[in-house]
Amino acid sequence: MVNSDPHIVVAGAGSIGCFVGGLLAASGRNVTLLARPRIAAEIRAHGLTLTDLDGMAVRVSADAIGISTDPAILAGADMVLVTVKSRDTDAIGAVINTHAPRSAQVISLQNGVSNGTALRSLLPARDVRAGMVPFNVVPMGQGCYHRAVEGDIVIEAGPGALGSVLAVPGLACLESREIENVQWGKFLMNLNNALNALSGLPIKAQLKDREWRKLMADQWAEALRVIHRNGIRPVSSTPVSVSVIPWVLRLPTGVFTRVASAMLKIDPQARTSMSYDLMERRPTEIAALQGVVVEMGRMSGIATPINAMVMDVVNTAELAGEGLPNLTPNALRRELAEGPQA
Ligand SMILES: NC(=O)C1=CN([C@@H]2O[C@H](COP(=O)(O)OP(=O)(O)OC[C@H]3O[C@@H](n4cnc5c(N)ncnc54)[C@H](OP(=O)(O)O)[C@@H]3O)[C@@H](O)[C@H]2O)C=CC1
Ligand SMILES: CC(C)(CO)C(=O)C(=O)O
Repeated sequence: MVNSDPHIVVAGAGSIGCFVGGLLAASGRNVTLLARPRIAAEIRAHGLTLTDLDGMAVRVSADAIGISTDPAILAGADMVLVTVKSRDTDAIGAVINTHAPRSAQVISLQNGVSNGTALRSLLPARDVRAGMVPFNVVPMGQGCYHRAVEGDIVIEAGPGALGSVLAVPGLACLESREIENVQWGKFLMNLNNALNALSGLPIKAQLKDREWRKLMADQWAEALRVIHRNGIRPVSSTPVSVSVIPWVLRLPTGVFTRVASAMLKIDPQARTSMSYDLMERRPTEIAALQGVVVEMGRMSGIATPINAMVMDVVNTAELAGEGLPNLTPNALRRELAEGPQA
């Protein structure tokens, strides 16, 4: 049975949670953002402004959306959208388990391939769905969130037509019976989060540099070998198959730019979520991305020197706590040649 007016609680409202929750509220859904005090204060002061690269501009006043810093708000949830970073999945899972009714459906809108499984084991006997958010959201300040990469949300198919609850003007949501392969396709894209953060550049500027693209291609091909060896068949989140992407990335810049613009629209200001983590001196999701490739490679007896090097450099940048390190692709190639993993 579809509840026609479910109370949707966004657990961990940051960039993705405020954008998705805001668009749902703008279309009349009953939404509460469970947020940290700094984000709750910002939205209470400014409301939400949601924009995108196609000129969308949606205003949500502070009284048109619930805002709370108290996890007890989950007691009234019919549906919970999990939008915390992967490092906080266990903690938010425990909070949901304590406060949300057993009947509440839980949907993970996170990157990585294991958050759905982690939530399922923390929340046994509940309807937990994995999801995939293809687009990037830039936090602009004063309650403004800008979607800077195109694409439709995909969630795991199941009873209750949950996709139709989340599909509102400005937000498409599809359901898939092969969500794991969809997530693996996005996972491969997300391996660039680290390179982008290490470069200190917006994604578009980083991808204009053929040396960054070659490094991304090598990293992608290395990861794909490990993923295929484990019998996984990732579904591409672009019109180009995951096996062809390294070839596309290695094209000369002029040709690449023409092919890429037909594949995916990206706003010049978009930066990956890992860039914001380093900028704001927060731990990154590297363990859920390159860390997974390195571990799977180790288990399968396949060397993963590029993913291991990138993980080491990100861990070092995290520890240094000095923001974006502004490295060059050559500096990373030198690390690869000199590092312990060579
Ligand atoms: N940003 C993007 O463009 C994209 C992000 N994603 C994925 O979506 C997920 C969310 O990313 P994003 O929105 O960028 O992350 P953000 O860091 O912007 O938002 C997560 C928010 O949750 C808060 N939080 C953590 N634990 C709790 C808690 N127990 N109670 C209340 N709030 C909590 C965090 O606060 P604090 O920082 O203080 O802990 C933070 O404000 C990640 O898996 C990311 O990889 C996917 C596609 C694009
Ligand atoms: C940029 C994007 C959409 C793809 O890497 C992303 O998922 C992120 O910023 O985490």
